[in-house]
Amino acid sequence: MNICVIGTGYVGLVSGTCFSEIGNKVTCIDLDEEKIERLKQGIIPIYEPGLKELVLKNIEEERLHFSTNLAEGMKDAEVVIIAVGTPQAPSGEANLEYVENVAVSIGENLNGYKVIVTKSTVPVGTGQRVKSIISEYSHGKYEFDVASNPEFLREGSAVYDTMNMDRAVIGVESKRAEEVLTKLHEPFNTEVVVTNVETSEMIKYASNAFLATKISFINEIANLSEHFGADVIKVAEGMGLDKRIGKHFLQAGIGYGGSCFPKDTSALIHIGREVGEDLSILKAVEEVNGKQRMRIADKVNEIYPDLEGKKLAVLGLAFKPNTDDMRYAPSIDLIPYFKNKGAEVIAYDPIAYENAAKEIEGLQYSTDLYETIKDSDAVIILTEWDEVKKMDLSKVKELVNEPIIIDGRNIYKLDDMKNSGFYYASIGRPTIK
Ligand SMILES: NC(=O)C1=CN([C@@H]2O[C@H](COP(=O)(O)OP(=O)(O)OC[C@H]3O[C@@H](n4cnc5c(N)ncnc54)[C@H](O)[C@@H]3O)[C@@H](O)[C@H]2O)C=CC1
Ligand SMILES: O=C(O)[C@H]1O[C@H](OP(=O)(O)OP(=O)(O)OC[C@H]2O[C@@H](n3ccc(=O)[nH]c3=O)[C@H](O)[C@@H]2O)[C@H](O)[C@@H](O)[C@@H]1O
Repeated sequence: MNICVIGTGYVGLVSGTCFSEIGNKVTCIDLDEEKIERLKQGIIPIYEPGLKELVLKNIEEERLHFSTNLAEGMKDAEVVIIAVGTPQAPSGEANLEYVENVAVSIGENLNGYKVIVTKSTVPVGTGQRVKSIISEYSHGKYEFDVASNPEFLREGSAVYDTMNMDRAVIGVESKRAEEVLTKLHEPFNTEVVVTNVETSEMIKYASNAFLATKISFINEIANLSEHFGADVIKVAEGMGLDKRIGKHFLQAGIGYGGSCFPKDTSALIHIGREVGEDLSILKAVEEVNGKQRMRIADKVNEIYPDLEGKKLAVLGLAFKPNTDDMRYAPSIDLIPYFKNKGAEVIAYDPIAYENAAKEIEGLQYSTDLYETIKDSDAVIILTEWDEVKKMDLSKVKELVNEPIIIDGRNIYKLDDMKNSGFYYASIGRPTIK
C-alpha cells in the first residue's frame, strides 16, 4: 500500500516507519525542512529505542521516504495519515490549528479517492470538521473517506508498542475505508475494533483518561498509606492480581507527566464543559496529579527545613525513562523550587539533559551518575532510569555527604534498604531511618 504520513513527531515518525517495515511504501511529510533533511540522512530528531535502526533499514530498502512536498507525498497515496500535534491551548482545550491547516492542504492536493485518517488525538467531532474542510478545498472534485485511527504508543517504547499493538481502533464511515484500513493492519496480527469515527475519537480520550485515573487513584492510596505504615507497592500488588482491576498503571510516585495525559485529561474536561457535562472524576484526577510532585519537596523539607547551602543531587530529568521528552516533567517544577529555597542542585540524566537545559533556567547537569552524587546532602530520584535503578549503593554511600535518598519512583525494595545505612523515603511506604 502507498501511504503518506503528515507530521514526523513521535507518532508520525514511529508509525510511518513501522508501516514501512511491514511492507508499505511510506512518504513522511513535515513542514520543518531541517528535520526532513536530517531524516533523509537517517538523523533522528528524538530519542526512541530501536527507531534509528528501523528508519535506516527502511530508507535503504526504499520503502521509507521523507519530504516537505505534500503534493508529491499524496500523489500516489491510497491512505493519508494526519499525525500533527494537538497541543493544549491556554483555555485547556485541544488546539486544532495544525490539524485544520493540514486538512486545507489535503483538500488542495487531493487528486483522486483516498482514505484520510486522523491519527492525532482530537476532540470528538473533529473527523467531521476535517471532512468539511477537505470537501471545501477540493471543491468536491474527488471522492474521499475520512477515518479515525488513534495512536496508543508510549514514548520510550514506541516502536515496540506499534509493532506489538494490543489493538487497532478504526473509526470509519464506509465499507471501502474499513477494508483499506483493516488490510493495512493485517500484518500487525492484532485485534481490530471497527466503529464510527466519533466512537473511535472517544476511545482514545477515554483510554488516556482512564490510565491517568488509575495513576491518581493509586497515588491517593499511597498518600493515605503513609499515615498507617502500609506499603503501597504491596497494596497495588494485592489489588492488581484481581483480573478485574489489573496490575498495570498502579505504580505510585510523583504523578504523571509527558505530552499526553495532562493535555488529554484537560481537553476531555473541556469537551464535557462545552456540552454541559461536568467530568468531576477527571477534575479530581488532575487535582491529585497537580499536587503529587510536591510530595517530594515535602519529604526534603522534613529533613532540611532550611536548604540554604545544601547540595541536592537530582537523578532524572525526563518525564519517564528511555525518552528525552521534557514535557510536563516533574523536574521542571522541582529543580527551580529547590534552587529558590537556597539549595545547590546538580542533575543527572543520560539522555534528556539538552532538552532540559532549554526548560530549566541555569540547570547544572552531568551525564556521570557518580559525579552528580558526589558530596551531596541528599539524592533525589525523579526518573526511574535503569542506570539509577542499578547504581552501586555502597559506592553512593562513600561519595555523599549525607546518606539520604528521597525516591519519587519507589525503585528500591524496602527490605534491601533496611540495613543499608541510608535514610530512605519513598512514596506511600514507611520511611527507613
Ligand atoms: N507523543 C506521543 O507519545 C503520542 C502522541 N499522540 C498524539 O499524536 C499527535 C502528534 O503528537 P506528537 O507526535 O507527539 O507531536 P510532535 O509535536 O512531536 O510532532 C508534530 C509534527 O508535526 C509537524 N507539523 C505541524 N504542522 C504540519 C503541517 N501543516 N504539515 C506537515 N507537518 C506539520 C511538526 O513540524 C512536528 O514535526 C498529537 O495529537 C498527540 O496527542 C498519540 C499517542 C502518543
Ligand atoms: O496518548 C499518548 O500520548 C500516550 O500517553 C501515554 O503514554 P506516555 O505518556 O508516553 O507514557 P506512559 O508510560 O503512559 O507514562 C505517562 C506518565 O505516567 C507515569 N506513570 C505511569 C504508570 C504508572 O503506573 N504510574 C505512573 O506514575 C509515568 O511516570 C509518566 O510520567 C499512554 O500510555 C499511551 O497509551 C498513549 O498513546
